[in-house]
Amino acid sequence: MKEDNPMPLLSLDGLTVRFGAHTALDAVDLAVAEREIVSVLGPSGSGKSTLLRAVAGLRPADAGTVTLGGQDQSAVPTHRRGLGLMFQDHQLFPQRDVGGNIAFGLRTRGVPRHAAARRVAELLDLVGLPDAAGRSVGSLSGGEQQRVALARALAPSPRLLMLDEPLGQLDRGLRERLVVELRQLFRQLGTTVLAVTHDQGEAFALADRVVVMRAGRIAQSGSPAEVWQRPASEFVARFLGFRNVTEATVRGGTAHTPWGEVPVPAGTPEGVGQLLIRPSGVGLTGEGRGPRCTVAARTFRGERVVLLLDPERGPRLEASVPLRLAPAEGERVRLVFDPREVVPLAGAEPGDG
Ligand SMILES: Nc1ncnc2c1ncn2[C@@H]1O[C@H](COP(=O)(O)OP(=O)(O)OP(=O)(O)O)[C@@H](O)[C@H]1O
Repeated sequence: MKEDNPMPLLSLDGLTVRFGAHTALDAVDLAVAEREIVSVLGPSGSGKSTLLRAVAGLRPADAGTVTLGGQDQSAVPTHRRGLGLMFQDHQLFPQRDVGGNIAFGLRTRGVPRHAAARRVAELLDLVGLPDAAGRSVGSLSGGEQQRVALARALAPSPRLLMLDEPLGQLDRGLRERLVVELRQLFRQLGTTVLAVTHDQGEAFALADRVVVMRAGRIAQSGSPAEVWQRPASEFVARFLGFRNVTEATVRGGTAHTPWGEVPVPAGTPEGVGQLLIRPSGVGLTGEGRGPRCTVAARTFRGERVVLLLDPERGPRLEASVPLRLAPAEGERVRLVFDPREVVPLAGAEPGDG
């Protein structure tokens, strides 16, 4: 899929990287606009890190191009691409203090000592660690180290900031807080960001646009809400953790599924196809004529409860209901499906099977 963007800061055209016979990136097209925050998600081995490395010039492309600010980067070495890199294997220098770490990229670019010191103080303020310049790296907590690494990557005002698992080492509570701060910070600075993360929640919370990769290709690209509400394919739906995916035959506004008849939204293509029933579209009632099922398990998720249901026929279903409406484990209920939460999925993609 080619994306139309009049003035992308970064554009990848047919970018291909091979390791021997294995194609890690397979003709990827992607455009990232100025000030856009893009998160790349995908299963292990789908090519996320290879994508970042190719953009950074740490891995040469076997075919295709990386264009930054309108210029082909094929002959441009990493340190001349104007990138900020925050990669897991680019750890802080333990022998330098915090200020020395942040100033490193500035000093190597010939920024005078006093100007570098001013910039270090500014960045430490920005990442919420004022007065930390003289501290040793070893005395910092994991979260503080991540902030310093971020300050170091931002110090030379890169035109594109690339993050590989930026919050990878941290515990969940801290990640959830930091990701909100990061987004605010990038917005405030107008930074263009390309980030790779394993953590779905993090990717969706951080990004303006989520790119889901599969086997070296882009399986879907869209706003977090679009991708979450309308996964493009069975692969994306399952990758996002949705369970209620099935083959169904649609006729006259109704899908015939292993769970019985399910109403579908207007415009759903007729015939055999894949359907996703989002968990919030599986409603429960005590009466009616809907399919019967038993509550097999329930998990609290704040204001909602996620239920696993064993229907009398068809595979196990997942439902998400408000806490006050959640039946107990073992209770028998009837199902009502909400067509607004039923999503037709695209058919098999290249590489399936
Ligand atoms: N240096 C290398 N030599 C050989 N194969 C490699 C090399 N680097 C990556 N690969 C292969 O290329 C594919 C893509 O790897 P990549 O690291 O980009 O995936 P990823 O999506 O970042 O995975 P993860 O989430 O596990 O980090 C994988 O099959 C991997 O084994």
